[in-house]
Amino acid sequence: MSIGLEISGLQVRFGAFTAVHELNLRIAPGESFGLVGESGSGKSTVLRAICGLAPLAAGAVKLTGAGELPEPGSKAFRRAVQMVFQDPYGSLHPRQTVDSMLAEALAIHAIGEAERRIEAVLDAVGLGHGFRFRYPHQLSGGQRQRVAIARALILEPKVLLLDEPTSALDASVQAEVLNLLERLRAERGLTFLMVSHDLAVVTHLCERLMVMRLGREVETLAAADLVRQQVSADYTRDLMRASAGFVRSA
Ligand SMILES: Nc1ncnc2c1ncn2[C@@H]1O[C@H](COP(=O)(O)OP(=O)(O)OP(=O)(O)O)[C@@H](O)[C@H]1O
Repeated sequence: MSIGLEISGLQVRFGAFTAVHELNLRIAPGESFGLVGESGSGKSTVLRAICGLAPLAAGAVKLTGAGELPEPGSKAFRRAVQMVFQDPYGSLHPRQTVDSMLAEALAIHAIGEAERRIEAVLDAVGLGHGFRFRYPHQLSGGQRQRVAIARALILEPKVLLLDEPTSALDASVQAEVLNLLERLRAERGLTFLMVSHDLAVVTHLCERLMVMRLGREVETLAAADLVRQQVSADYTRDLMRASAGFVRSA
């Protein structure tokens, strides 16, 4: 069963600087939601705050849906909510094989049947078993991102936090990884919260999105409305103009 995510009054401070101001966000179970905005607007900080990597100065994060739901800060929450980073070269350990990275993720969460799960997850992300004993430098950028997705997926999460998951990739590889993510979401009933500076990527993968600026919400709208250029805020129009190829003239 899918699980949703709710953020209320989220505030994140780094010393005297407030990176995120009282942000509210509700993502339905199984929904794919995007966060867009210029560099420094606080998008990555929101993802990091959700999974406990950035401190909450105020506000709350909770999972929503039927049944018993893991509490933020618990081991079950850290398993249910997985993050995939932009730069798979930076996020994969250079001296660890794909096999040992995946086995380590299972060991941390005391999940058994490593052999079966590792083979199954490599199949799921479209990498054959031949990739199992390779090191990151023996993989292409797209293959590395598939490994990063596999490492998140092997824990059978409910929510994926995707931080610019395809921006380090060539356009054709980017499309393959986006299609993979879309298929995995449909097959597994995953909920996505994706950060991207690329409006074409966000509108391809997400149903709704929030435009952020200087740590605040500018507006939240359906991806289809952004494509139809039905937006309310001037800032969103500026962002559309700045996103190469998204609108030719506005
Ligand atoms: N650990 C930190 N310590 C101090 N300031 C930070 C820290 N992390 C982020 N910031 C600041 O918080 C603000 C928001 O950063 P964040 O990375 O969330 O923006 P972003 O919208 O994801 O940008 P980009 O698209 O460039 O990744 C920036 O001004 C950044 O310098």
